[in-house]
Amino acid sequence: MESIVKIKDLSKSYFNKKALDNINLDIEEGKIIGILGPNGSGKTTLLKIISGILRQSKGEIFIEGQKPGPYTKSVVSYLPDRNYLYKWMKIKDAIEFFKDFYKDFDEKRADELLDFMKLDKEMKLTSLSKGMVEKLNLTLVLSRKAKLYVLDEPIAGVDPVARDKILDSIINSYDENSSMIVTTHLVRDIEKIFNRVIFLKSGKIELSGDVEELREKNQSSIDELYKKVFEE
Ligand SMILES: Nc1ncnc2c1ncn2[C@@H]1O[C@H](COP(=O)(O)OP(=O)(O)OP(=O)(O)O)[C@@H](O)[C@H]1O
Repeated sequence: MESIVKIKDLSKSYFNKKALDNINLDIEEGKIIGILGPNGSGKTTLLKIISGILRQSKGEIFIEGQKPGPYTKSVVSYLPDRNYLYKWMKIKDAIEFFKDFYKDFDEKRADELLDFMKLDKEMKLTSLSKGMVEKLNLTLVLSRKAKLYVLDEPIAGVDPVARDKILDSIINSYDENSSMIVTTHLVRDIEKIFNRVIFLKSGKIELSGDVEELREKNQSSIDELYKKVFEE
């Protein structure tokens, strides 16, 4: 199977702080990968490098065989962990903004997702709750026909019932030729969608593997395994 992401001996330092330490990683087509780790373990830094927003200090990264740049940005759909839309916008303006910006934006898919998320196009962004903002951001990011979706803490602010529905929509809205990388602290809620997980500890890969194999080998859920690995 073809690799969408290839990372070789990659490190990232902020001044004298090492945020990522010699990461090696291959992500194949058609997979959903969970990047799991405590606060400050380097998850967001890794996602930003994959999305072409930050540059590594050492090592190499290839997305579909290319170094991060305009091409890779055009095939990677990134959901940052901070809001990046303008306050004056209504939901329909945010949709237009994305449509203008990304050639691969699928308006029909956006309409379906908005409906599913129970969001009205006339709503002002300033009137949305935190969970509703997350749902909108997810709608925007998943409405692109991207090769790689990169989601940083996608549903932390969404209530548990809606969470399950949104996870289903995430699974349904990506196809076999694309892959998805998701960071989360909500391991128990989200582990069902992962094919593979990577545990990051102080910028290093502590453990990585196929979810089914890890569950079988350790006779535990990924959530239980996570707690074991990160117990002080
Ligand atoms: N702009 C920055 N300048 C300096 N240090 C930074 C910067 N961004 C992150 N760091 C440091 O790099 C390390 C990794 O941070 P990162 O945000 O990647 O972690 P994370 O796993 O995403 O954390 P969280 O789960 O809390 O979001 C942390 O020690 C953090 O303090």
